[in-house]
Amino acid sequence: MEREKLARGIIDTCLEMTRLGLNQGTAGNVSVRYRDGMLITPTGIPYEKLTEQSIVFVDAEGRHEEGKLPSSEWRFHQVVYQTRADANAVVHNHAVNCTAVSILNRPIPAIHYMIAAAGGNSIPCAPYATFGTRKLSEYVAEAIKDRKATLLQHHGLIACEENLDKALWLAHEVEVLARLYLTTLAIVDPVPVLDDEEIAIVLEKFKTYGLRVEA
Ligand SMILES: C[C@H](O)[C@@H](O)[C@@H](O)C(=O)COP(=O)(O)O
Ligand SMILES: [Zn+2]
Repeated sequence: MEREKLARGIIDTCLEMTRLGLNQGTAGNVSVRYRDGMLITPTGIPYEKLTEQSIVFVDAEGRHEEGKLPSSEWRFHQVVYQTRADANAVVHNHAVNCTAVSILNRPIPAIHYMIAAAGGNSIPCAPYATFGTRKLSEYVAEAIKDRKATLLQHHGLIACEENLDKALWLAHEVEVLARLYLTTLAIVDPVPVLDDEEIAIVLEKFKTYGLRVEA
């Protein structure tokens, strides 16, 4: 797909992320894999102000085009593409329920079979490191290697998928799971979970189930 179309897709994803209540202010960022690097949102610019020309190309060495500043989190977007060959889009946000679970420093366990949408029986929680740092990207690399989503301790969520629509869909799904987890945690801790055998069955069924209808 050509650059302008991908850039439009990034902006639409950002705006939809806000419309869904998954983000606020200039928090969050979105990227797509492009050539040997990625196209990514600029740092610190409100989504409503973005144009296709605002989206920044960052190459495989982390060099960005002149005159534009990429998201402060370009490093963790880069490690997601390096770690997961199946990822072509990455969404990061500070969704309230995901962030609340991340403050508890817990993974989301298998409280609902939809946990398998992220590729396994839990959504991990990557340890805290300052935003934008290499350390944070190292923690993300470890957390994301066998999952399509991870919480970031005291920070938020990252979700990746084969395209932007699916990455946003997954980010929303994880926020629903986080909300379910917090709701049940208020009543009982530990919350009962599905066993690994059941999650393996669901993972198998998801291979052929239309998680979302393609347009
Ligand atoms: C301080 C930043 O908001 C940080 O939380 C970062 O992770 C973020 O979400 C947005 O940063 P950018 O505007 O640099 O993408
Ligand atoms: Zn953030």
